[in-house]
Amino acid sequence: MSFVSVSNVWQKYGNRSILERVNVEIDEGEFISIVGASGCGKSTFLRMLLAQERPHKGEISIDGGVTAKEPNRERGVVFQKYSVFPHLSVRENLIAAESFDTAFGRLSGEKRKTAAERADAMLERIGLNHVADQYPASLSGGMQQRLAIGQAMTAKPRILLLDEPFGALDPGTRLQMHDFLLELRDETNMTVFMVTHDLQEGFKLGDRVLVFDKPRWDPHDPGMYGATITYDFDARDGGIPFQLKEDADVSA
Ligand SMILES: Nc1ncnc2c1ncn2[C@@H]1O[C@H](COP(=O)(O)OP(=O)(O)OP(=O)(O)O)[C@@H](O)[C@H]1O
Repeated sequence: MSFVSVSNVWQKYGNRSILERVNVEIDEGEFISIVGASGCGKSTFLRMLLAQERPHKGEISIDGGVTAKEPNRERGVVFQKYSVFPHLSVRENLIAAESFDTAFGRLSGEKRKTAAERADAMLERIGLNHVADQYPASLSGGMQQRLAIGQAMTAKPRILLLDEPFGALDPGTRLQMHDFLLELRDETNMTVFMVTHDLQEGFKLGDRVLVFDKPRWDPHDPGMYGATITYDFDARDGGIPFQLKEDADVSA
């Protein structure tokens, strides 16, 4: 049985259809890249996976369970907007990510010490150890984004949801974060859903690339029909989509 099962999911806001007939089965540990035109419902799909909102129709089941009614710590997310706590230092932001599931959100004694050590190891990996005691407002946009990624990864969710996580990063840092994400995923067997506008990135990191698009379009009423998954590419073979592999076979 698949780990994440999305069956005939529809979503609409008011009378505007956003998504329709979305069906997909995902195995545990798969890395799913999601691409599609702006506004076609990719973030909406992530929010439904996170159980931040319920589908208008259809079911999303995770590990055989029924659709969750609210977010739980099995899932994590890097929001498009920075999701760090402004009143906590960089190090405290990472420690906080470990304490989400404790009563009152606090860690004490030995647990806090271990969490602080892990936070320092994470700071090293995301290249923010030199600003550990600063507050997020004093960091550049890219640094804040790295902190948000580190925070989501610290929580080590079974499912990691990333919404354009590397958008604000310079090319060098982006490549570093790619390596880091792949290492972390190998260590934890996390299932990852990542929305990106960069196709190359989608194919490089993903095992599969899902394309969201509207198969039906009413020019008089753009909100009439929703988007669905129109392509499901296997990206494991060096990131070559099926069509190109077929072309190569024909010309060989
Ligand atoms: N809570 C909401 N209420 C009403 N409309 C919404 C709501 N959330 C999203 N929308 C609309 O639904 C559509 C899909 O939004 P969504 O953010 O999922 O698209 P997206 O594919 O992630 O876009 P982008 O690539 O630009 O981030 C948009 O037209 C958006 O304005």
